[in-house]
Amino acid sequence: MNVSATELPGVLVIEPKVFGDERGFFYESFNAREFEKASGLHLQFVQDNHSRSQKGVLRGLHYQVEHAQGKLVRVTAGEVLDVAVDIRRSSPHFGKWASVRLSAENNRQLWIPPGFAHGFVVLSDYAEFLYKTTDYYTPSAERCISWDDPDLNIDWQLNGPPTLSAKDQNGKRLKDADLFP
Ligand SMILES: Cc1cn([C@H]2C[C@H](O)[C@@H](COP(=O)(O)OP(=O)(O)O[C@H]3O[C@@H](C)C(=O)[C@@H](O)[C@H]3O)O2)c(=O)[nH]c1=O
Repeated sequence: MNVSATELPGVLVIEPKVFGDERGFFYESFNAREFEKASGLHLQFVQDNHSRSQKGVLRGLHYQVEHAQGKLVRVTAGEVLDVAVDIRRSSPHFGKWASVRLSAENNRQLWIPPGFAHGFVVLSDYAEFLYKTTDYYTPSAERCISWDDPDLNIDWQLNGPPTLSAKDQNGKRLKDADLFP
């Protein structure tokens, strides 16, 4: 497993060791001991999620004001552009974002710590998106920042308008958002 930094401190790219042979491949998609050794993080995940989306679907930017979730995300079919935004008011990187392409081909994972908003857009015909979270889904604490907030100015690498849920069409700008206590 290889762990590398992104331009956003705390957000990490994880590349598992993939064993390919004539049958296909095998890799450990998560190993707590190896993850801790490589990242220095001792994490306890409580939920595994899986979503499937068509090309051009954008989900985000999501976070929870209570029970903030750290997320270890990956793609097992297709390709997405995954985006993390630092929304901790006290952070020197407040409002800064990092993006990484995750695909079934590159097997990359992204670690997004609690305190960040998260979203992704599907670049392939469809994508299967899997992630582990460090806290439980808490609908009352769920918030959404607008994917196209001009203060963030995220380059989603899109050619046309994305497909959004009703919730994601009503995201707030970061400057108006309800952030962590
Ligand atoms: C996220 C989530 C949703 N749900 C339900 C609620 C709803 O009826 C349905 C779809 O929910 P959503 O529209 O919120 O799903 P989605 O837009 O995929 O939400 C996810 O987006 C990405 C970017 C994240 O970072 C995740 O943390 C999560 O917020 O699934 C759960 O039961 N548990 C969960 O953990």
